[in-house]
Amino acid sequence: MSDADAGFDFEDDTLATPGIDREVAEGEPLVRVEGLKKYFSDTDSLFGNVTVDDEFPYLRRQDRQVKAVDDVSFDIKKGETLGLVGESGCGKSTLARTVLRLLKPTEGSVYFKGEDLAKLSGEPLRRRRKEMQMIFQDPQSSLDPRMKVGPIVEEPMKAHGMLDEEGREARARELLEKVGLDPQHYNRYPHAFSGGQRQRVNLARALSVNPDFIVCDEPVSALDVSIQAQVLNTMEQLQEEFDLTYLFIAHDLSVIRYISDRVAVMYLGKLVELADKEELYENSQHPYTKALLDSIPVPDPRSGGKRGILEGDVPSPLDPPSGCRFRTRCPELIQPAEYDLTDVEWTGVREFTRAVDRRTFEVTDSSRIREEYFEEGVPDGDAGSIIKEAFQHLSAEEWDEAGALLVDSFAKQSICAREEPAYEVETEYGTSRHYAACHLHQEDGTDVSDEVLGGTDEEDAGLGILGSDD
Ligand SMILES: Nc1ncnc2c1ncn2[C@@H]1O[C@H](COP(=O)(O)OP(=O)(O)OP(=O)(O)O)[C@@H](O)[C@H]1O
Repeated sequence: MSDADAGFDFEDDTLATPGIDREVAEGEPLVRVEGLKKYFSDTDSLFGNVTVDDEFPYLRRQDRQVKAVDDVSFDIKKGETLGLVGESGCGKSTLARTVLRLLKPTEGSVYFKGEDLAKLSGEPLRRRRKEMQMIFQDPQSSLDPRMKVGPIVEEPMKAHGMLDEEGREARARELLEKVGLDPQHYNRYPHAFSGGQRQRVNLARALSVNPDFIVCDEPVSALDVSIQAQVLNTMEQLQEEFDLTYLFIAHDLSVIRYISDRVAVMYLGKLVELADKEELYENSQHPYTKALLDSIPVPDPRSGGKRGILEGDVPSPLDPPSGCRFRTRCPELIQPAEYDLTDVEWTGVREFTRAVDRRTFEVTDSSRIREEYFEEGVPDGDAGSIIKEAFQHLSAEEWDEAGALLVDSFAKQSICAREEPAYEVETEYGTSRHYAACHLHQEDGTDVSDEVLGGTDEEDAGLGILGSDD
């Protein structure tokens, strides 16, 4: 397999040399993201970082950080569309904005044509921005209602000193036509256009400065389904014609499937899976991806809409779970090595632990609870003793004690809580490497944590571990 096919080949350092602006051939990485972190300080909310203490001065400020993007590495090959999918709040927009250097990374690097954007500022950054454009979800609010669409399309050209007035107008008219609008509508205001047409105006504006790379942040989410496909088709045609590379963000897996070549799945600030589109949809390996795919609404109305629902809430990015971040909701949490439970027993223990931790039942009849979670009886040995102790706490209404005992004895002892997973697994479809951050692959996968993840101490975090000179 060639490096270009590899997808997330961080060993190849041809792009890791800062300051080298070389032509990137089709299929080579145009954008490379290494160990990228974006933390927000929690001071944005009024009481977000204030905690109550029982000693004077009673209120204490804590410097807490929202880990919106936390050690993410991947690359985007020239000419491809990388889809980025995940639930609301998982960090997709923050990742996109940090990649474009609209936000300053807390740590890590973003190489664009070999240049580390994290190190740029001022005029060099402004010049680079011309080559990287962004399209947002809401076509309504991203267009100034007081400006006609022609000048809207011309704005970025003007800002970057491209062409003269006449040239800009000619280019704007040409681009309006390219994106499927009538060039005669150059003098119309945004309100005269439908949602889909407004998104086309946004496309024309982004294209005006002749970019190589466009980040599309939920560009069709606000549009009717019937219009979505038309806009997506236009985007594909434009990609071909203008030799564009897309990072395409969506929470809708059907849209991602339609447009992407490869797909990255994000959960709570981390990438959990990355593979060729077909490989990801036909051979997904991360329980989170599987749950997302299972939750795609099924067209058959008799099926009741959704097939599978992700259980539990997404934990706070202020204090994400250790190890695998999905472990608190994962239906395949791995049994700690010190127990020897059957699959049925372990499922009962896992579900009982979560039910107690989330208080999803009332303790009215303890024998019914036993039956529900331990159909075949409470397990023997240490695990059984712990469960019986938890039952005693519950009958005394000591929920916190029961929850802490179960979580500490079972959930936190799992490899899923103790080590961050990063594996490469075998690919069945396509040629790209298949990354799956799940310890279920500790035996059949190759551990790539040195390649993909930063170290555990500050010194090692980010680039250092990837063997770059920086
Ligand atoms: N400026 C900010 N200050 C503090 N926290 C922020 C800021 N911007 C985003 N966050 C937090 O970072 C996390 C990731 O947010 P982000 O908007 O990137 O997610 P998303 O996946 O794009 O969600 P959505 O699909 O709803 O837009 C969220 O917990 C969000 O509250």
